[in-house]
Amino acid sequence: MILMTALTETAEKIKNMEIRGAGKIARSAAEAMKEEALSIKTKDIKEFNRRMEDAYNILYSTRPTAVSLPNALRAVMRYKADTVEDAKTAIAANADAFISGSENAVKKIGEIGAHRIKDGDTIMTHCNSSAAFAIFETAYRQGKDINVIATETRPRQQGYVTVDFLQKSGIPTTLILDSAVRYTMKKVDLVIVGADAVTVNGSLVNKVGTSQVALAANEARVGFVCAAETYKFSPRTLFGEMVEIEERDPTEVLCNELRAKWPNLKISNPAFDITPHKYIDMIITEIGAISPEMAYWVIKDKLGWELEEAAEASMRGCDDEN
Ligand SMILES: O=C(COP(=O)(O)O)[C@H](O)[C@H](O)COP(=O)(O)O
Repeated sequence: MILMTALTETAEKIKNMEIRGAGKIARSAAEAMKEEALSIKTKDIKEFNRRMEDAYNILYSTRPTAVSLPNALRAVMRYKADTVEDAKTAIAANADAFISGSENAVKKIGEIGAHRIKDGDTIMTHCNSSAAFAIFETAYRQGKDINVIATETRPRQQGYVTVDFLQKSGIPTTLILDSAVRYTMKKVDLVIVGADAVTVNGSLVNKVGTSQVALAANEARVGFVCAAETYKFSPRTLFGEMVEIEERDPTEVLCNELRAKWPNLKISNPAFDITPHKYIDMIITEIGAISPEMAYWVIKDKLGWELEEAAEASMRGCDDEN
């Protein structure tokens, strides 16, 4: 029997999606690393470092696509200390800095993104993104009369979470089926979605279906905007790596009863898809509204990554924020 600690509990919640959304996953992982560090009793720094590496690996293996998770873990683990006390202080400070930096980034994205919204706009969103929501909420608080169309987002219905946020904020909301995206696009002025990862060529990895929304927007000449904190940019893609697309359990798509009825049926359940950069008009980050082509600059200059480091991290199996 595995003993449940605060860290394994967080890992379990990320796996089963009680904690979900790239930003929240990253912040919860940073908090769990801090709690783990503070709870370790040993005075032996080697033993402490080993236990922190174990904690890193447990959280790292929970979900593979959101780059914010390894970026948060690396940010917390960036410490050099000779004593356990110093290591604990550094880890706690790193975690706190990551969490407040992340919260401020979402707020800033809200402020920058709200400039893109005009009074009377109808905006479509897909899945549930706190960065996209920050834009809607800021625009609405500024007195803009907006209507947000939220997709249901099968199979986990994250659209219901979006609808719940919007309704609680008083923002006029319309819920549609995923299959109604193209039909509905003619009523839409702008699409705004979040990000699980942005690759070096500016392509977007987000909830499966995002690329179909982007295609429909492109066909209808509707602007497509992505809201992404800079820690969603993937340094390892600088080295030519692909972002792994999570394949989730078939039971999310079809219940066990029907699966038993069709025992030879194969089910594919990719949780994310890739929207090529040519369908993205703008990425709103906390450092400004940029074109997808600037992703290379964000990774290299803002995050400070060189090709050699990306290659090294690729071998270690991690991304990094700075
Ligand atoms: O695709 C999802 C969530 O997928 P899941 O529900 O599978 O985690 C969100 O659009 C991004 O994570 C961005 O969210 P945020 O802006 O909140 O970081």
